[in-house]
Order: sequence, then structure tokens, then C-alpha cells
Amino acid sequence: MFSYDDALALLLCSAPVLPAETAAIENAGGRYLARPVTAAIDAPRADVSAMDGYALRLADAQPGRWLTVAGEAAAGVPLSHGLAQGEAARIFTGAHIPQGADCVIMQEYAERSGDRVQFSGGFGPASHIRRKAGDFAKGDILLEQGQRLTPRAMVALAGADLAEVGLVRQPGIVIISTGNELEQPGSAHLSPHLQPESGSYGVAALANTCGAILMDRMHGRDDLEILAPLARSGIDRADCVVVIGGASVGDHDLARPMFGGAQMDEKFSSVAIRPGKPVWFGLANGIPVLGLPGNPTSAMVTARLFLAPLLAAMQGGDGAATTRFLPQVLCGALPANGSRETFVRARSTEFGLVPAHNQESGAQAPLTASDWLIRRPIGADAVANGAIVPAIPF
Ligand SMILES: Nc1nc2c(c(=O)[nH]1)N[C@H]1C(S)=C(S)[C@@H](COP(=O)(O)OP(=O)(O)OC[C@H]3O[C@@H](n4cnc5c(N)ncnc54)[C@H](O)[C@@H]3O)O[C@H]1N2
Ligand code: MOO
Repeated sequence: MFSYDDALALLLCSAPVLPAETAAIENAGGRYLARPVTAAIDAPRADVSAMDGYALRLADAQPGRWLTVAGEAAAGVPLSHGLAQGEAARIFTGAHIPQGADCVIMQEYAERSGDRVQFSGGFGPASHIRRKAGDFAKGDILLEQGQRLTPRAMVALAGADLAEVGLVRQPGIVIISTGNELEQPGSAHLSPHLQPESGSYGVAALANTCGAILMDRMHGRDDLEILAPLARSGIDRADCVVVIGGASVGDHDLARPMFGGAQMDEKFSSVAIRPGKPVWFGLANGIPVLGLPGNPTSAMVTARLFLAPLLAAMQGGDGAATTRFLPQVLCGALPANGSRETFVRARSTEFGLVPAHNQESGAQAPLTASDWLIRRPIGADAVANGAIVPAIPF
């Protein structure tokens, strides 16, 4: 059996990176950069005011000294001339600093009388001037290749004055669920032997947050003659295929046999984790195929542990970074761990992470509130309330 770290490393080094394309920045949010982003302009473009007030020479600024207001500078509408000694310009946030001025005094300190102004304070130390290129300079690399365009990064991208950007193509995924007992949500009530196929809905939503596009969701009964064509259709169309269920060792577990017609290069099957031990991964005709255990909690945990990094890596991102465990405060206690690494479902609160009472791998309800996974190493000692534990958002 593989350890989680070894299985993840195998998956990441065999993940094919998809080709690049150019896209309008409107559609770039959440996607991965195929090339670094270089600023086309300075920001700010010139020295600009950070406040509404008056621009002047600091040497002229003394309490009670009247200066002549020589005009107005607003954002986008600069003063057409420089400032002479003894002059001030009315200025607004974002306006270019007039030539000759070296500070801005906030209007709260100003007393205005006709075209004269004097100040009661505000003479420093802040000059309230944002310097030309103080944020970034033309030619600076603002975003690296492989970086994901977060909402925050989108500001810098647009601020760099770029209309288009080089991105890695989004992976199209096909999800295949298996099982005679499963029926589309909304129909399971028709028979006591049916239950809703829930796993694919969670996995599809997770894949979506990872930048993938759901091409198709297919379901097949536990019959190789039904499942093999679904597998074929998946690897013929998709960049990545996810199979849910049929991963274990039972007579009806056909997730791997269904790819029998393809050239299957299996990288791992069975990982020493709980939940999710039967998770498996391989390349079928070169297409990544991830097999998730059918139990809904197991499917979601393994999707988070393997599908999220896989999709990041396929988009040229840092797959390992998606599962970087962070120190978190435990709110509650956890027992000693056994011979498989355990990923405990927990809920974040202001006091720390509270483990869910129900840690069953077949559970569905605890998933609604469990927004973190706590990692428990093999053989770990029991931990008490307040301990620092490694965890990732779930
Ligand atoms: N003899 C052994 N039996 C089992 C082992 C083992 O090592 N030896 N492993 C257990 C573990 S761990 C898991 S996890 C399960 C997972 O097995 P499968 O991937 O084959 O899952 P299924 O048997 O297809 O289904 C398990 C369970 O989950 C329900 N299910 C399946 N798919 C979905 C779906 N898309 N949506 C909602 N629910 C789903 C299914 O109805 C079953 O109840 O195997 C253990 N057995
Ligand atoms: O993945 Mo199974 O997770 O332990 O029920």
C-alpha cells in the first residue's frame, strides 16, 4: 500500500499539462497562467495625491501663512502649470502632483478664504504623495507562470494594462458513477432498494472550484458490458476521467476492469489513508483516470486529496500547494491513530477546528458543515483540546 505522500507524488509527476491559449481577461478569473504577466505601464503612472486637499511646497507650509490657490488638479485632469513659491493647488485623490509641489495637506487642516488658503497642521511627516511606479514599474513581472488568477490577482492583471492573457486550457472532465442501487436524485424514493447518486454532485462541484469544466456525468450499472463503453467514451472525450465507486475488491467492483480495453498504466491502487483506502489512479491511453471509493465521504475526501492537486497540475499550477497542511488549533480531542493516516472531517469555529461526531465514510450529512480536514499521521498519539494540528480547507 502506498502512503498518501508517495501516491500524491506519483500522481503529480504523471499529470499531463494541458496546452496554452489566449483569453480575454474578462474570462480569466480562477484560471492558471501559461506565461508570466509583465506590467505594460507604471503604477501609479505619475506622482499622485493620496488625499483630497492642497498640493504645495513643504517649505511654504507654516501654521497661519496664507498661500494663493493657483488652480485645481483632479484625477485625470491635471493642473496645466507648475506651482510657484507661495502657491498651493486644490487637489483631489488620484490627481497628478503639480510640478514644484512636494507635499499634500489634507483639506481637514485647511482654512479657505477666496483664492487663499492656510493650514492649521498636517505638515508631515506623511507627504500623501504616491510615487510614480511605487506600486510596480513597466516591465515588472507581476504574476508568475503557473499562478492561479485569484480575485486579488485579477486586480494586478488588469492594473498592468493587459486586455488578454496566456492561460492553460481548462481540463474537461467526465465523471462516471457506478452501482446498481444508484438513481438520479429525485427518483430514489420510487423503490426501497434505490438511493440517490450523490457523489458525482459533490465531486463535480469540487472540480469546478479547481478550474475544471464538467463535460459529462454518466452512470452505469455494475455490468462490464455497460461500463466499458462509458469508460471508452470518457477517455475519448475528456482531459480527465473520474470514476466513483466500484473501487474495492467485491465481485461488483468494476471501476478498473471497465478500462480493460484501453492501454492502462496504473500508478497506484490502495493508499494507506482513512477514509479512502481503495482510491486508485492511472493513465488510460494517456488520459488521467482517478478512481474514488463510492462511500460519499470517502469520495469527497479523496477528491480533495487527489483530484484538486491533479487538476491544478494539469493546468500548470503547483499541485502540491493545494494540499499544503497548515497548523490549526484543535477544538476537541482526538484519539491515537492507527495504521492508516486519517483525515478527520472538522468544522471551523472561532475557537478552532471541531471534529465532526460522525466520522463514517458512508456519511453525507456531516459533509455539510465539515470545511476542514485534519491530518493524523500513522501511529499518532492522542491529542487534547487546544493542540496544534495540520489541516487543509475541505
Ligand atoms: N472486503 C473488503 N470490503 C471493502 C473494503 C476492503 O478493503 N475489503 N474497503 C471498504 C472501503 S474502505 C470502502 S471506501 C468501500 C468503497 O468501495 P467501492 O469504491 O467499491 O464503493 P461501492 O461498493 O461502489 O459503494 C460503497 C457505498 O457507497 C455508495 N455509493 C457508491 N457510489 C455512490 C455515489 N456515486 N453516490 C452515493 N453513494 C454511492 C454505495 O451505494 C455503497 O453504499 O469498500 C469497502 N469494502
Ligand atoms: O475509504 Mo473506506 O473509506 O475507509 O470506507
